[in-house]
Amino acid sequence: MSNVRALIGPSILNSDLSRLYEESQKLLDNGADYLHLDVMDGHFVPNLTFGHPVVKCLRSKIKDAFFETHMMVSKPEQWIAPMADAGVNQYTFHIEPVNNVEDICRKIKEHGMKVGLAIKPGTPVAEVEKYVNISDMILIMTVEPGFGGQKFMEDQMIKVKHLREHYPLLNIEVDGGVGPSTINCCANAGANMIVSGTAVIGAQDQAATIKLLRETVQEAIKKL
Ligand SMILES: O=C(CO)[C@H](O)[C@H](O)COP(=O)(O)O
Ligand SMILES: [Fe+2]
Repeated sequence: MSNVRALIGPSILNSDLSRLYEESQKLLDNGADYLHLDVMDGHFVPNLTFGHPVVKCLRSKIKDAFFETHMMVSKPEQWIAPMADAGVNQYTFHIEPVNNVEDICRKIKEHGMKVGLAIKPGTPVAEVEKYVNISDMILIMTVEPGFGGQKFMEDQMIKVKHLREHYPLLNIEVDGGVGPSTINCCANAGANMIVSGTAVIGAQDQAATIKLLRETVQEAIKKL
């Protein structure tokens, strides 16, 4: 795993979204490696957040940070061009509603973005494993997508372990209920990209929490 890096990407989902720029900048100042932006369409998941116009406004104020959009949408192909135009670096979409995953991956790359592939807790890892070679990252959801602040699903670690065993250099992300009390589990299973929403946003000391998450993953990477 020599080339796999521990990266912490806070989710701003449960922050004060009327202060999206300030909250995002604060996370970056406190050591976030990237921002995980949760996009929901009210169809793939029973919730709504924001879309490319908001991401574009955020990008106009934050020039340098790496933006990942977590696309919890039924038609991921529809938002590739607008998200690229908004300045997104990585377009992570769920494979469940999609007929032709390869096609969407190709379009995302043509638009200059990295590709992330996400699966819900009920989706077998084999469903996404077949696309490992055409993606930049696999996201194993550790809650049902749709809402922040849910309980971490430890049973999803078997998928992370499987991927890490077979793909030592793969970027593996976990998302949902991840924080200081669950990071050991994720790190030991082999996750190296950590999304954390409520635990970071609500922390007394954001910088210390982000540091703890990163150091825990770094330690696990050394052992693996
Ligand atoms: O994709 C998501 C929900 O669908 C969020 O990224 C995730 O829930 C992060 O928030 P928290 O750490 O509070 O669970
Ligand atoms: Fe997310």
